[in-house]
Amino acid sequence: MVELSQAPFVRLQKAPLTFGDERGRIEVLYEAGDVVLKRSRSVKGVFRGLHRQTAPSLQNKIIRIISGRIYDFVTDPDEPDGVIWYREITPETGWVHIASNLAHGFYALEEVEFEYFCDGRYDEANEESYFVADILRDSLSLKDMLLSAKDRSGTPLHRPVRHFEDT
Ligand SMILES: Cc1cn([C@H]2C[C@H](O)[C@@H](COP(=O)(O)OP(=O)(O)O[C@H]3O[C@@H](C)C(=O)[C@@H](O)[C@H]3O)O2)c(=O)[nH]c1=O
Repeated sequence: MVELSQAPFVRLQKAPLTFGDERGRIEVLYEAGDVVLKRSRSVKGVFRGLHRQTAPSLQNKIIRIISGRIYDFVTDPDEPDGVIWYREITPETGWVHIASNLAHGFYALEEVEFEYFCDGRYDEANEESYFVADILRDSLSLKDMLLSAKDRSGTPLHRPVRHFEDT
């Protein structure tokens, strides 16, 4: 029998770190230096965001939906005449890149499993949170928005909401 000094395959089904609240849960599946793979589950109506990390903890995100549907939102808070862009993302959309200068968030149109790879470690001390829920509720007729206490007390950001047409 061959002696193994380490397992040749390690399944990441059991997350080493899990955070749960009334919105659902977050699992940190893998973390090594500045590279993090996470998955979150949200019940229908949850809104997470808008979040952005600032220097020295900039964070590019590569996101996808495993199951369910979301409206995804981004905006550059530094643009004086900026807009909040949104688009629907489903499992068929595939992976989507969110640049580090953008504040990002999503609304769960139904129960969703959201997976994201972060190029840049989590740093709560350098995280900005922007409150846009009222604008989104009015612009897109969203109902039953469930936010964390942190997101409810984010910096209010007032700007137009525009649909992004994929080409
Ligand atoms: C995201 C994250 C959270 N946490 C902890 C902090 C807190 O106790 C708990 C919940 O954190 P949050 O409320 O910030 O989780 P959440 O609202 O899901 O935050 C996420 O929102 C979406 C829109 C993004 O773009 C992500 O980058 C991330 O900011 O999990 C970590 O330890 N590491 C992490 O990477």
